[in-house]
Amino acid sequence: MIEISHLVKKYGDHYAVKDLNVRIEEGQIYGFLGPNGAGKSTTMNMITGYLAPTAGTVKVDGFDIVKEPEKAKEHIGYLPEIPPLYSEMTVEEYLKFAAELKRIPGKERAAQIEKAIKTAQLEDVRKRLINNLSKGYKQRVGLAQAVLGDPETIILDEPTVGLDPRQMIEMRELIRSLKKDHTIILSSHILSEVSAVCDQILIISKGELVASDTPDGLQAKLKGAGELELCVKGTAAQLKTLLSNLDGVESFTTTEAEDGTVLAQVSEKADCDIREPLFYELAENRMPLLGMEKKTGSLEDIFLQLTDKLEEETKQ
Ligand SMILES: Nc1ncnc2c1ncn2[C@@H]1O[C@H](COP(=O)(O)OP(=O)(O)OP(=O)(O)O)[C@@H](O)[C@H]1O
Repeated sequence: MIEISHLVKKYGDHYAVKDLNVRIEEGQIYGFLGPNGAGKSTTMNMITGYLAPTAGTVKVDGFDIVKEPEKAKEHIGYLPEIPPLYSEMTVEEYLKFAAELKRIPGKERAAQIEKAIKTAQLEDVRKRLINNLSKGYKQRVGLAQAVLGDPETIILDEPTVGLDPRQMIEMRELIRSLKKDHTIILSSHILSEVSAVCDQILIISKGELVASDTPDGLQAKLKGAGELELCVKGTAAQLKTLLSNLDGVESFTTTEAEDGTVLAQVSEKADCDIREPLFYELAENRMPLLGMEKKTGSLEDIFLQLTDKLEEETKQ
């Protein structure tokens, strides 16, 4: 388990990470999602002890990453955005070297290396020079290094960046397969990737956590805040009066058609579902409802909404 409490990283006056509080539970895949510059790499680097926080703490299975770095690091495997591979070594040589650096006891090393090679599916290229491997295989070598020593938590910074679509799919499958033995934290700016692979999504924007939920939960949260498309018999003026007085309406636009109907786009306030009261209100005002369609927000919308909201707030 990883506990991130009031974590802050400042560069001069600029907050790269601002008061981050997250609890990472075992056996799940967590995705840090955010646009470029949101603070994902900075957070990963602080969790893994590569960067000292300005304030706050990270505890890995109870060990403070700053005060007891060696003990804490035993519990995490890290694949940075640019894995530090030695291109003139073969895959096996590199993993031997990484096992020594990780201080895996001599008698366990060979077995651990075999396990890592198997997990990252590197059997076919184990004797090849890293320099001659494709980007996809290089990334897998980085992953093998991260799983060496069987740490409880594996942290992957943008693990599919620069991979072609096929390599991306293979990498995602590999990550999913790690879940049975490890807790995974990965960062990505690709929403579809995070929603396809992760159990929990943490949306980070301008160094702040703006949402934390399951992919379904995030979608459900904003269910009420969708858009309604209406087609009503009556005039735009009548409908405007009615919508203006209805609770839960955030904003609307109306367009009067020549056939005596009026079309409207209605935005609902968050956590509101106005369909029922709207139906009865229209009936009471003798305005027949000819059509009503609810457009729920996609995860893409939610992401944009949350990150844009913060952008606007910081501009004010
Ligand atoms: N060494 C540094 N000195 C000054 N500012 C920095 C430094 N490292 C990062 N930053 C700033 O901190 C913020 C967060 O950067 P970070 O690299 O963590 O974002 P990110 O979400 O990982 O983005 P990306 O996907 O582009 O890597 C950015 O505004 C960045 O410019």
